Amino acid sequence: MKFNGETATAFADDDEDGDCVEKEDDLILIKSPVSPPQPKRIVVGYALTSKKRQSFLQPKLLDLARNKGIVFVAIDVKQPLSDQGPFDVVLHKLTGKEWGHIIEDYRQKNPNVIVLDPPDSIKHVSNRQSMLQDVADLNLPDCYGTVTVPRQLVFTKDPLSLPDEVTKAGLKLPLVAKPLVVDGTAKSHELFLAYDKFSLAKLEPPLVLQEFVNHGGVLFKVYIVGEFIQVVRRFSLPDVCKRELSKFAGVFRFPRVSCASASADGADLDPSVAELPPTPLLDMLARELRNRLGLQLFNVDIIREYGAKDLYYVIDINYFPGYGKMPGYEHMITDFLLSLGERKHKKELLS
Ligand SMILES: O=P(O)(O)O[C@@H]1[C@@H](OP(=O)(O)O)[C@H](OP(=O)(O)O)[C@H](O)[C@H](OP(=O)(O)O)[C@H]1OP(=O)(O)O
Ligand SMILES: Nc1ncnc2c1ncn2[C@@H]1O[C@H](COP(=O)(O)OP(=O)(O)O)[C@@H](O)[C@H]1O
Ligand SMILES: [Mg+2]
Ligand SMILES: [Mg+2]
Repeated sequence: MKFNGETATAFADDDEDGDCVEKEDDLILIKSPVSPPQPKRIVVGYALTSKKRQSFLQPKLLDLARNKGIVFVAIDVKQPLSDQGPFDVVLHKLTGKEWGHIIEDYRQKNPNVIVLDPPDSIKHVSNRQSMLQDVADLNLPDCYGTVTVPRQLVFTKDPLSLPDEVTKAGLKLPLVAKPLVVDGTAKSHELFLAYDKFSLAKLEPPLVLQEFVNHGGVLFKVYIVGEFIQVVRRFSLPDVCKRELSKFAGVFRFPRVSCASASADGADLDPSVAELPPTPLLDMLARELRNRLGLQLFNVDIIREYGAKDLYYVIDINYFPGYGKMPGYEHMITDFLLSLGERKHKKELLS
C-alpha cells in the first residue's frame, strides 16, 4: 500500500503466539508483540499427603489460583522429580528420610525453583526441643511484651529416673509431657498432663517435659505465609489451680483441643484473656523466626500467662500447618505465590 510516496503498513490478525504479522506488499515482517507482556503463569508442584491435599487444595483456592494464573500440579513421588515439571515453586509435606534426600537433591540441582521449605529447616521444627531453641535465643525488645518459652526438660533415658530428673531440674508441677519428635503421626500428638512426678515413670521416652502455664484456656495460633501473618484464637486446656494440684495425682492424656477447627474468636470470653497479642509483637516475632528457622510456611502456638498481661510463651511451632482452617486463606496463599513468581522472574532476568 503506497501513501504520499511513503510505505504504509496495515496489521493483519495476531498469530497464535501473540506476535503480529505485518504485511507490506509482498514483504512479510514479523514484529514483536505490541500488547504489554502477559504475566507469567506460575506452576506449583505439590507433594502432600491425601489428608493435606483435601484440607489445603480446596476448590476456593484452586479457583482463585486459576484466575490469577497459578496452576497446581501433583508430583508423582514414584517418578524421578527431575523428570517432572518444570516447576516455579514446589510445596511439600511428606515424612521420611528418603523424601528429605530427594527434595534436597532437587533443590541443589534446581536453584531457580523455590522449594517450600528446605528439608533441614523442616527437620529442625520436627523436634520439640530444637523448635523452641530459636525462640529462647531471640531476645526481642520488650516494648510490646515479653516472649519466652516454658521451662522444659528433654528426657531420653530410663523412665524410672524421670522423677529424680524433674527434681534436679527444679521443674514446677503440673507438667505437660510431649513426644520429643513430631512426625505427622497421631502418636506424636499424644500429650499428657502430669499432676505428680512419680506417675511420669509410666510414660514412654523420648519426651519433652514442659511446665504448664495457666493461660485462661485460650491459645493464639499465628499463621505465617512468607511475609503474611494472620492470628486466630483457639480453645485450649483450662487453668489448673493449686487446690486441684494438691487433690489429684497421675498423668492424664488430653485431647487435641487447639487443633479443632472450632475457633474461639466468636466466643464470649473474658476480655483480658481474649485480647489478641499486639500486632507489632507478632510482626517482630514472625519476621525473626522466619529468618532464623529458614521457613516460609509455619504457624506458632502462643499462650499468655493468666494474670500477667504481657508475658507470652511460645509452646509449639508447626511446619505447613492446616491453613485451610483459616478464614480467607486462599487470598493469602495466592498473593504469596504471586509474590514468589515475581521474585523468581526478576531473578531470572538478572541472571
Ligand atoms: O490437618 P490440620 O488442619 O489439623 O493441621 C495440623 C495442624 O493443625 P493447626 O493448623 O495448627 O490447627 C497441627 O498443628 P498442632 O501441632 O496441632 O498445633 C500440625 O501442624 C499438623 O501437622 P503434623 O501432624 O504436626 O505434621 C497439621 O496436620 P497436617 O494437615 O499437616 O496433616
Ligand atoms: N506449656 C503449656 N502450658 C499450657 N498448655 C499447654 C502447654 N503446652 C501445650 N499446652 C496445650 O496443649 C496443646 C498441645 O500442645 P502443643 O505443644 O501445641 O502440641 P501439638 O504439636 O500436638 O499441637 C496446646 O495447644 C495447649 O492447649
Ligand atoms: Mg500445637
Ligand atoms: Mg504441633
